[in-house]
Amino acid sequence: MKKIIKNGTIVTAADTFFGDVLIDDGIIVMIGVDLESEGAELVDATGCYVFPGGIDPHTHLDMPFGGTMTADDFETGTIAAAFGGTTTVIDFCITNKSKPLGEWVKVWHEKAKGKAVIDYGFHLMITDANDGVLAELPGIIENEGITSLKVFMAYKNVFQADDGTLFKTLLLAKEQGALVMVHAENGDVIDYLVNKALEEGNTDPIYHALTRPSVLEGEATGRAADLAGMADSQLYVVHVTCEEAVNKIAEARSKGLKVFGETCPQYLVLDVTELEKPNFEGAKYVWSPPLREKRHQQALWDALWNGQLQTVGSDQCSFNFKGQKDLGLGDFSKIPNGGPTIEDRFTILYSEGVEKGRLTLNKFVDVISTTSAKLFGLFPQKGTIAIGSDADIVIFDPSVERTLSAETHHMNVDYNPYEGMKVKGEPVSVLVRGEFVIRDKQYVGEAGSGQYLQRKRFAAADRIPVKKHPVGGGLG
Ligand SMILES: NC(=O)NCCC(=O)O
Ligand SMILES: [Zn+2]
Ligand SMILES: [Zn+2]
Repeated sequence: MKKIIKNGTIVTAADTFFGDVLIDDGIIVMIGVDLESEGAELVDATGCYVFPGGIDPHTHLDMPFGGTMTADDFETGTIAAAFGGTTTVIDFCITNKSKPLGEWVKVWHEKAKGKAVIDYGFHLMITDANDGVLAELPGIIENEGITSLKVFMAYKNVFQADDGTLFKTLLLAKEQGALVMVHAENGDVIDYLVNKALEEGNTDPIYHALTRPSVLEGEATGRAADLAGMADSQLYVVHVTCEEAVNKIAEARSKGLKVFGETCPQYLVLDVTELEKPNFEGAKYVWSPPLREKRHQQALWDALWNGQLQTVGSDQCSFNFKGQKDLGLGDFSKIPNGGPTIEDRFTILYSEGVEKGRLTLNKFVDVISTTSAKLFGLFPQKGTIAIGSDADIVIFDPSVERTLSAETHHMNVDYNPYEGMKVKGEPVSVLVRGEFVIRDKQYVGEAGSGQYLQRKRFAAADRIPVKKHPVGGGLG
Protein backbone atom coordinates (compact mmCIF):
# COMPACT_ATOMS: atom_id res chain seq x y z
CA MET A 1 0.00 0.00 0.00
CA LYS A 2 1.39 3.38 -0.97
CA LYS A 3 1.38 6.35 1.38
CA ILE A 4 2.23 10.00 0.88
CA ILE A 5 3.26 12.01 3.93
CA LYS A 6 2.21 15.50 2.93
CA ASN A 7 3.09 19.04 3.89
CA GLY A 8 5.61 18.33 6.63
CA THR A 9 9.02 19.86 7.19
CA ILE A 10 11.43 17.07 6.31
CA VAL A 11 14.59 17.05 8.39
CA THR A 12 17.66 14.90 7.84
CA ALA A 13 21.15 15.18 9.29
CA ALA A 14 22.01 17.33 6.26
CA ASP A 15 18.88 19.21 5.12
CA THR A 16 15.65 20.84 6.20
CA PHE A 17 12.98 21.39 3.56
CA PHE A 18 9.25 21.51 3.05
CA GLY A 19 7.83 18.61 1.05
CA ASP A 20 6.13 15.25 0.67
CA VAL A 21 7.40 11.69 0.99
CA LEU A 22 6.02 8.88 -1.17
CA ILE A 23 6.29 5.41 0.32
CA ASP A 24 5.74 2.21 -1.61
CA ASP A 25 6.12 -1.25 -0.16
CA GLY A 26 7.86 0.08 2.94
CA ILE A 27 10.50 2.03 1.03
CA ILE A 28 10.82 5.76 0.36
CA VAL A 29 10.45 6.02 -3.42
CA MET A 30 10.06 9.73 -4.02
CA ILE A 31 10.58 13.03 -2.20
CA GLY A 32 9.19 16.23 -3.65
CA VAL A 33 6.59 18.97 -3.58
CA ASP A 34 2.89 18.33 -4.24
CA LEU A 35 3.46 14.64 -4.85
CA GLU A 36 0.54 12.59 -6.10
CA SER A 37 0.19 8.88 -6.68
CA GLU A 38 -2.97 7.02 -7.55
CA GLY A 39 -4.37 5.00 -4.68
CA ALA A 40 -1.88 6.29 -2.16
CA GLU A 41 -3.09 6.95 1.37
CA LEU A 42 -2.54 10.60 2.33
CA VAL A 43 -0.96 11.26 5.71
CA ASP A 44 -1.13 14.88 6.76
CA ALA A 45 1.99 16.26 8.47
CA THR A 46 1.04 19.93 8.39
CA GLY A 47 2.80 21.82 11.18
CA CYS A 48 5.00 18.83 11.97
CA TYR A 49 8.57 17.79 11.43
CA VAL A 50 9.11 14.62 9.42
CA PHE A 51 12.17 12.99 10.97
CA PRO A 52 13.90 9.69 10.21
CA GLY A 53 12.98 7.20 12.93
CA GLY A 54 15.20 7.32 15.97
CA ILE A 55 17.90 4.67 16.29
CA ASP A 56 18.69 3.70 19.85
CA PRO A 57 22.12 2.06 19.79
CA HIS A 58 22.08 1.04 23.45
CA THR A 59 19.30 -0.97 25.06
CA HIS A 60 19.02 -3.81 27.56
CA LEU A 61 15.67 -5.54 27.10
CA ASP A 62 14.79 -8.74 28.95
CA MET A 63 18.24 -8.76 30.52
CA PRO A 64 19.27 -10.55 33.72
CA PHE A 65 21.27 -8.15 35.89
CA GLY A 66 21.80 -7.42 39.57
CA GLY A 67 19.98 -10.59 40.63
CA THR A 68 16.81 -9.74 38.71
CA MET A 69 15.45 -9.20 35.17
CA THR A 70 14.84 -5.87 33.50
CA ALA A 71 11.20 -4.82 33.79
CA ASP A 72 10.85 -4.19 30.05
CA ASP A 73 11.13 -6.98 27.53
CA PHE A 74 11.23 -6.74 23.73
CA GLU A 75 7.48 -6.14 23.54
CA THR A 76 6.92 -3.49 26.22
CA GLY A 77 10.31 -1.91 25.53
CA THR A 78 9.84 -1.57 21.79
CA ILE A 79 6.25 -0.34 22.12
CA ALA A 80 7.51 2.37 24.48
CA ALA A 81 10.36 3.10 22.08
CA ALA A 82 7.90 3.53 19.22
CA PHE A 83 5.72 5.90 21.25
CA GLY A 84 8.87 7.91 21.80
CA GLY A 85 9.90 8.07 18.13
CA THR A 86 12.43 5.26 17.98
CA THR A 87 12.10 2.75 15.13
CA THR A 88 15.29 0.69 15.59
CA VAL A 89 17.05 -0.56 18.70
CA ILE A 90 20.36 -2.36 18.98
CA ASP A 91 20.27 -4.48 22.10
CA PHE A 92 23.14 -6.10 23.96
CA CYS A 93 23.29 -9.88 23.71
CA ILE A 94 24.70 -10.68 27.14
CA THR A 95 26.92 -13.74 27.37
CA ASN A 96 28.99 -15.71 29.84
CA LYS A 97 31.50 -18.50 29.54
CA SER A 98 28.98 -21.29 30.23
CA LYS A 99 28.18 -21.78 26.55
CA PRO A 100 29.46 -20.75 23.11
CA LEU A 101 28.62 -17.25 21.87
CA GLY A 102 26.38 -18.65 19.14
CA GLU A 103 24.12 -20.17 21.79
CA TRP A 104 23.71 -16.78 23.44
CA VAL A 105 22.80 -15.21 20.14
CA LYS A 106 20.03 -17.84 19.84
CA VAL A 107 18.84 -16.91 23.34
CA TRP A 108 18.58 -13.27 22.28
CA HIS A 109 16.73 -14.15 19.08
CA GLU A 110 14.21 -16.06 21.20
CA LYS A 111 13.72 -13.05 23.48
CA ALA A 112 12.94 -10.75 20.56
CA LYS A 113 11.04 -13.10 18.25
CA GLY A 114 7.29 -12.55 18.25
CA LYS A 115 7.66 -9.55 20.52
CA ALA A 116 9.55 -6.64 18.93
CA VAL A 117 7.32 -4.07 17.23
CA ILE A 118 10.22 -2.12 15.71
CA ASP A 119 13.36 -3.34 13.96
CA TYR A 120 16.27 -4.54 16.04
CA GLY A 121 19.84 -5.77 15.96
CA PHE A 122 22.25 -7.15 18.54
CA HIS A 123 25.69 -6.22 19.85
CA LEU A 124 27.59 -9.20 21.24
CA MET A 125 29.26 -9.15 24.66
CA ILE A 126 32.76 -10.62 24.98
CA THR A 127 33.87 -11.66 28.48
CA ASP A 128 36.97 -13.65 27.60
CA ALA A 129 38.69 -13.55 24.23
CA ASN A 130 39.99 -17.11 24.48
CA ASP A 131 40.93 -19.20 21.44
CA GLY A 132 37.45 -20.72 21.16
CA VAL A 133 35.78 -17.30 21.20
CA LEU A 134 38.24 -15.86 18.68
CA ALA A 135 37.63 -18.81 16.38
CA GLU A 136 33.85 -18.55 16.69
CA LEU A 137 33.50 -14.81 16.19
CA PRO A 138 34.17 -14.48 12.43
CA GLY A 139 31.31 -16.88 11.68
CA ILE A 140 28.90 -14.95 13.92
CA ILE A 141 29.90 -11.63 12.38
CA GLU A 142 29.37 -13.03 8.89
CA ASN A 143 26.25 -15.13 9.43
CA GLU A 144 24.38 -13.04 12.00
CA GLY A 145 25.46 -9.62 10.81
CA ILE A 146 26.50 -8.76 14.35
CA THR A 147 29.23 -6.25 13.65
CA SER A 148 29.73 -4.70 17.09
CA LEU A 149 31.31 -6.34 20.13
CA LYS A 150 30.96 -5.15 23.71
CA VAL A 151 33.60 -5.32 26.41
CA PHE A 152 32.84 -4.26 29.99
CA MET A 153 35.80 -2.72 31.87
CA ALA A 154 33.70 -2.63 35.07
CA TYR A 155 31.29 -4.82 37.11
CA LYS A 156 34.03 -6.93 38.68
CA ASN A 157 33.13 -10.62 39.05
CA VAL A 158 30.00 -10.08 36.94
CA PHE A 159 30.65 -8.74 33.43
CA GLN A 160 34.16 -7.31 33.70
CA ALA A 161 36.75 -8.44 31.16
CA ASP A 162 40.49 -7.84 31.48
CA ASP A 163 42.66 -5.63 29.28
CA GLY A 164 43.98 -8.68 27.43
CA THR A 165 40.46 -9.53 26.30
CA LEU A 166 39.84 -5.92 25.29
CA PHE A 167 43.05 -5.83 23.25
CA LYS A 168 42.44 -9.17 21.54
CA THR A 169 38.87 -8.12 20.74
CA LEU A 170 40.18 -4.89 19.21
CA LEU A 171 42.64 -6.84 17.05
CA LEU A 172 39.95 -9.21 15.83
CA ALA A 173 37.58 -6.30 15.19
CA LYS A 174 40.22 -4.60 13.06
CA GLU A 175 40.63 -7.74 10.98
CA GLN A 176 36.89 -8.46 10.71
CA GLY A 177 35.51 -4.93 10.35
CA ALA A 178 33.66 -4.85 13.66
CA LEU A 179 33.27 -1.98 16.11
CA VAL A 180 34.37 -2.58 19.71
CA MET A 181 32.19 -0.95 22.34
CA VAL A 182 33.37 -0.40 25.91
CA HIS A 183 31.76 0.38 29.22
CA ALA A 184 34.71 2.44 30.40
CA GLU A 185 35.17 2.55 34.18
CA ASN A 186 38.03 1.12 36.24
CA GLY A 187 36.21 -1.85 37.78
CA ASP A 188 39.03 -2.97 40.07
CA VAL A 189 39.40 0.39 41.80
CA ILE A 190 35.62 0.79 42.05
CA ASP A 191 35.44 -2.64 43.70
CA TYR A 192 37.96 -1.50 46.30
CA LEU A 193 36.09 1.76 46.97
CA VAL A 194 32.71 0.01 47.24
CA ASN A 195 34.01 -2.51 49.78
CA LYS A 196 35.64 0.27 51.80
CA ALA A 197 32.45 2.34 51.86
CA LEU A 198 30.39 -0.65 53.01
CA GLU A 199 32.96 -1.53 55.70
CA GLU A 200 32.65 2.03 56.99
CA GLY A 201 28.86 1.66 57.20
CA ASN A 202 28.08 3.88 54.20
CA THR A 203 25.16 2.08 52.58
CA ASP A 204 22.91 4.78 51.07
CA PRO A 205 22.37 5.20 47.30
CA ILE A 206 24.59 8.31 47.14
CA TYR A 207 27.60 6.08 47.86
CA HIS A 208 27.03 4.47 44.49
CA ALA A 209 28.15 7.75 42.94
CA LEU A 210 30.85 8.50 45.51
CA THR A 211 32.56 5.15 44.88
CA ARG A 212 32.64 5.63 41.10
CA PRO A 213 34.37 9.02 40.64
CA SER A 214 34.67 10.51 37.17
CA VAL A 215 38.47 10.16 37.21
CA LEU A 216 37.97 6.38 36.96
CA GLU A 217 35.80 6.80 33.88
CA GLY A 218 38.40 9.12 32.33
CA GLU A 219 41.19 6.67 33.15
CA ALA A 220 39.39 3.68 31.59
CA THR A 221 38.36 5.71 28.54
CA GLY A 222 41.95 6.81 27.95
CA ARG A 223 43.21 3.24 28.45
CA ALA A 224 40.69 1.83 25.97
CA ALA A 225 41.52 4.56 23.45
CA ASP A 226 45.25 3.86 23.79
CA LEU A 227 44.67 0.13 23.24
CA ALA A 228 42.49 0.91 20.20
CA GLY A 229 45.35 3.04 18.85
CA MET A 230 47.88 0.24 19.43
CA ALA A 231 45.58 -2.23 17.67
CA ASP A 232 44.85 0.29 14.91
CA SER A 233 41.22 -0.62 15.50
CA GLN A 234 37.93 1.17 16.09
CA LEU A 235 36.37 1.93 19.46
CA TYR A 236 32.98 3.23 20.61
CA VAL A 237 32.70 4.36 24.23
CA VAL A 238 29.15 3.88 25.54
CA HIS A 239 27.35 6.14 28.02
CA VAL A 240 29.98 8.87 28.44
CA THR A 241 29.10 10.94 31.50
CA CYS A 242 31.94 13.34 32.27
CA GLU A 243 34.44 15.90 31.10
CA GLU A 244 37.42 13.62 31.81
CA ALA A 245 36.12 10.96 29.42
CA VAL A 246 35.18 13.52 26.76
CA ASN A 247 38.72 14.90 26.93
CA LYS A 248 40.25 11.45 26.45
CA ILE A 249 38.04 10.82 23.42
CA ALA A 250 38.85 14.24 21.97
CA GLU A 251 42.59 13.63 22.50
CA ALA A 252 42.39 10.26 20.73
CA ARG A 253 40.42 11.74 17.84
CA SER A 254 42.89 14.59 17.52
CA LYS A 255 45.56 11.93 16.88
CA GLY A 256 43.41 10.50 14.11
CA LEU A 257 42.23 7.44 16.05
CA LYS A 258 38.85 5.95 15.18
CA VAL A 259 37.34 6.56 18.60
CA PHE A 260 33.67 7.46 19.00
CA GLY A 261 31.50 8.32 21.97
CA GLU A 262 27.88 8.09 23.04
CA THR A 263 26.12 9.88 25.85
CA CYS A 264 22.59 9.44 27.24
CA PRO A 265 19.76 11.81 28.18
CA GLN A 266 20.14 11.05 31.89
CA TYR A 267 23.67 12.47 31.91
CA LEU A 268 22.60 15.54 29.96
CA VAL A 269 19.68 16.55 32.17
CA LEU A 270 19.98 14.86 35.60
CA ASP A 271 22.75 15.24 38.17
CA VAL A 272 24.20 13.48 41.18
CA THR A 273 21.97 15.26 43.70
CA GLU A 274 19.13 12.94 42.60
CA LEU A 275 20.88 10.12 44.47
CA GLU A 276 20.48 12.06 47.75
CA LYS A 277 16.68 11.88 47.61
CA PRO A 278 15.19 10.64 50.91
CA ASN A 279 13.33 7.37 51.56
CA PHE A 280 15.69 5.44 49.32
CA GLU A 281 14.28 7.31 46.28
CA GLY A 282 17.89 7.96 45.24
CA ALA A 283 17.97 4.32 44.11
CA LYS A 284 15.81 5.28 41.12
CA TYR A 285 18.81 7.22 39.81
CA VAL A 286 21.46 4.51 40.14
CA TRP A 287 23.13 4.09 36.78
CA SER A 288 26.70 3.08 36.06
CA PRO A 289 28.59 5.24 35.42
CA PRO A 290 26.71 7.40 37.93
CA LEU A 291 25.07 10.76 37.46
CA ARG A 292 27.69 13.49 37.85
CA GLU A 293 27.93 17.04 39.16
CA LYS A 294 25.98 19.51 37.05
CA ARG A 295 29.09 21.03 35.50
CA HIS A 296 29.65 17.89 33.42
CA GLN A 297 26.39 18.44 31.54
CA GLN A 298 27.82 21.43 29.67
CA ALA A 299 30.85 19.38 28.62
CA LEU A 300 28.53 16.72 27.19
CA TRP A 301 26.34 19.20 25.30
CA ASP A 302 29.46 20.90 23.95
CA ALA A 303 30.86 17.55 22.84
CA LEU A 304 27.66 16.70 20.94
CA TRP A 305 27.73 20.12 19.34
CA ASN A 306 31.37 19.95 18.28
CA GLY A 307 31.29 16.27 17.26
CA GLN A 308 33.58 14.78 19.92
CA LEU A 309 30.55 12.70 20.95
CA GLN A 310 28.47 11.45 18.07
CA THR A 311 25.43 9.57 19.37
CA VAL A 312 22.84 9.49 22.14
CA GLY A 313 21.64 6.11 23.41
CA SER A 314 19.08 5.47 26.10
CA ASP A 315 20.95 2.69 27.95
CA GLN A 316 17.42 1.45 28.63
CA CYS A 317 17.71 -0.94 31.57
CA SER A 318 14.56 -0.61 33.64
CA PHE A 319 13.93 -1.95 37.13
CA ASN A 320 10.87 -1.24 39.25
CA PHE A 321 11.42 0.82 42.36
CA LYS A 322 9.29 -1.58 44.37
CA GLY A 323 10.57 -5.15 44.27
CA GLN A 324 13.74 -4.51 42.25
CA LYS A 325 15.60 -1.30 43.13
CA ASP A 326 14.82 -2.06 46.79
CA LEU A 327 17.05 -5.14 46.63
CA GLY A 328 19.68 -2.58 47.60
CA LEU A 329 18.04 -1.32 50.79
CA GLY A 330 20.84 -1.26 53.35
CA ASP A 331 23.54 -1.94 50.70
CA PHE A 332 23.82 0.42 47.73
CA SER A 333 25.98 -2.10 45.84
CA LYS A 334 22.94 -4.40 45.51
CA ILE A 335 20.73 -1.79 43.80
CA PRO A 336 20.21 -3.03 40.22
CA ASN A 337 22.01 -0.55 37.97
CA GLY A 338 20.02 1.14 35.23
CA GLY A 339 16.90 3.08 34.41
CA PRO A 340 14.11 3.65 31.87
CA THR A 341 14.80 6.15 29.08
CA ILE A 342 13.91 4.33 25.84
CA GLU A 343 10.65 6.27 25.47
CA ASP A 344 11.83 9.76 26.37
CA ARG A 345 15.28 9.80 24.69
CA PHE A 346 14.06 11.34 21.44
CA THR A 347 11.86 14.07 22.90
CA ILE A 348 14.29 15.02 25.68
CA LEU A 349 17.01 15.55 23.06
CA TYR A 350 14.68 17.57 20.88
CA SER A 351 13.32 19.64 23.75
CA GLU A 352 16.51 20.21 25.73
CA GLY A 353 18.68 20.27 22.62
CA VAL A 354 16.91 21.96 19.73
CA GLU A 355 14.40 24.06 21.67
CA LYS A 356 17.11 25.36 24.00
CA GLY A 357 19.54 26.16 21.19
CA ARG A 358 22.10 23.51 22.16
CA LEU A 359 21.66 21.48 18.95
CA THR A 360 20.56 22.41 15.47
CA LEU A 361 17.66 20.44 14.02
CA ASN A 362 20.06 18.61 11.71
CA LYS A 363 22.48 17.82 14.50
CA PHE A 364 19.57 16.46 16.51
CA VAL A 365 18.75 14.02 13.69
CA ASP A 366 22.41 13.16 13.41
CA VAL A 367 22.86 12.19 17.08
CA ILE A 368 19.44 10.58 17.55
CA SER A 369 19.51 8.51 14.36
CA THR A 370 21.92 9.02 11.46
CA THR A 371 25.34 8.51 13.01
CA SER A 372 24.21 5.37 14.83
CA ALA A 373 23.06 4.01 11.46
CA LYS A 374 26.47 4.82 9.98
CA LEU A 375 28.59 3.46 12.84
CA PHE A 376 26.55 0.30 13.24
CA GLY A 377 26.22 -0.72 9.61
CA LEU A 378 22.64 0.30 8.89
CA PHE A 379 23.05 3.37 6.68
CA PRO A 380 21.42 4.28 4.29
CA GLN A 381 18.75 1.62 4.88
CA LYS A 382 18.08 3.35 8.20
CA GLY A 383 18.90 6.74 9.68
CA THR A 384 17.77 9.08 6.94
CA ILE A 385 14.93 10.12 4.68
CA ALA A 386 16.20 9.33 1.21
CA ILE A 387 15.04 7.50 -1.88
CA GLY A 388 15.62 3.80 -1.30
CA SER A 389 15.74 4.00 2.48
CA ASP A 390 13.29 2.15 4.72
CA ALA A 391 10.28 4.35 5.45
CA ASP A 392 11.04 4.60 9.16
CA ILE A 393 9.50 7.96 9.88
CA VAL A 394 8.46 10.06 12.84
CA ILE A 395 5.83 12.76 12.40
CA PHE A 396 6.67 15.06 15.27
CA ASP A 397 4.59 17.97 16.51
CA PRO A 398 6.96 20.56 17.99
CA SER A 399 4.16 22.72 19.37
CA VAL A 400 2.94 20.23 21.99
CA GLU A 401 3.91 20.99 25.58
CA ARG A 402 3.73 18.07 27.95
CA THR A 403 5.05 16.69 31.22
CA LEU A 404 6.96 13.42 31.42
CA SER A 405 5.50 11.03 33.96
CA ALA A 406 5.12 7.39 34.94
CA GLU A 407 1.37 8.06 34.84
CA THR A 408 1.48 8.49 31.08
CA HIS A 409 4.55 6.61 29.89
CA HIS A 410 4.34 3.18 28.23
CA MET A 411 7.39 1.55 29.76
CA ASN A 412 6.64 -1.37 32.05
CA VAL A 413 8.14 0.26 35.11
CA ASP A 414 6.70 1.98 38.16
CA TYR A 415 8.60 5.27 38.01
CA ASN A 416 9.98 7.74 35.52
CA PRO A 417 13.33 9.36 36.36
CA TYR A 418 12.20 12.49 34.50
CA GLU A 419 8.93 12.73 36.47
CA GLY A 420 7.54 16.27 36.21
CA MET A 421 9.95 17.41 33.52
CA LYS A 422 8.27 19.75 31.03
CA VAL A 423 9.16 19.08 27.40
CA LYS A 424 8.24 20.52 24.05
CA GLY A 425 7.32 18.22 21.20
CA GLU A 426 5.73 14.83 20.77
CA PRO A 427 5.80 12.06 18.16
CA VAL A 428 2.28 11.99 16.71
CA SER A 429 2.68 9.09 14.29
CA VAL A 430 5.53 6.65 13.83
CA LEU A 431 6.03 4.34 10.86
CA VAL A 432 8.35 1.38 10.55
CA ARG A 433 9.03 0.29 6.97
CA GLY A 434 5.96 2.26 5.90
CA GLU A 435 3.53 0.75 8.42
CA PHE A 436 2.09 2.73 11.29
CA VAL A 437 3.16 1.52 14.70
CA ILE A 438 1.87 4.67 16.37
CA ARG A 439 -0.95 6.52 14.65
CA ASP A 440 -2.30 9.76 16.09
CA LYS A 441 -0.65 8.90 19.43
CA GLN A 442 -2.30 5.45 19.57
CA TYR A 443 -0.47 2.14 19.38
CA VAL A 444 -1.55 0.26 16.25
CA GLY A 445 1.43 -2.07 15.88
CA GLU A 446 1.74 -5.80 16.16
CA ALA A 447 3.98 -7.85 18.41
CA GLY A 448 6.56 -9.62 16.28
CA SER A 449 6.37 -7.20 13.34
CA GLY A 450 9.87 -5.87 14.10
CA GLN A 451 12.53 -7.40 11.88
CA TYR A 452 15.98 -8.57 12.87
CA LEU A 453 18.68 -6.48 11.19
CA GLN A 454 21.81 -8.08 9.81
CA ARG A 455 24.27 -5.21 9.86
CA LYS A 456 27.15 -4.30 7.58
CA ARG A 457 30.73 -4.28 8.76
CA PHE A 458 32.33 -1.14 10.14
CA ALA A 459 33.38 1.43 7.51
CA ALA A 460 31.41 -0.33 4.82
CA ALA A 461 28.36 1.30 6.32
CA ASP A 462 28.34 4.65 4.60
CA ARG A 463 29.34 3.39 1.16
CA ILE A 464 26.25 3.36 -0.99
CA PRO A 465 26.40 0.56 -3.51
CA VAL A 466 26.42 1.86 -7.07
CA LYS A 467 23.87 0.01 -9.21
CA LYS A 468 24.35 -0.66 -12.86
CA HIS A 469 22.18 1.58 -15.00
CA PRO A 470 19.13 -0.53 -15.98
CA VAL A 471 19.87 -0.16 -19.68
CA GLY A 472 23.59 -0.51 -19.28
CA GLY A 473 26.45 1.92 -19.24
CA GLY A 474 26.23 2.67 -15.55
CA LEU A 475 29.08 3.20 -13.15
CA GLY A 476 28.74 -0.13 -11.37
N1 LIG B 1 24.18 1.50 32.86
C1 LIG B 1 23.58 0.83 33.80
O1 LIG B 1 23.56 1.26 34.93
N2 LIG B 1 22.98 -0.36 33.53
C2 LIG B 1 22.99 -1.07 32.32
C3 LIG B 1 24.24 -1.83 32.11
C4 LIG B 1 25.33 -0.96 31.55
O2 LIG B 1 25.16 -0.43 30.45
O3 LIG B 1 26.35 -0.77 32.20
ZN1 LIG C 1 27.52 0.07 30.85
ZN1 LIG D 1 24.06 -0.31 29.00
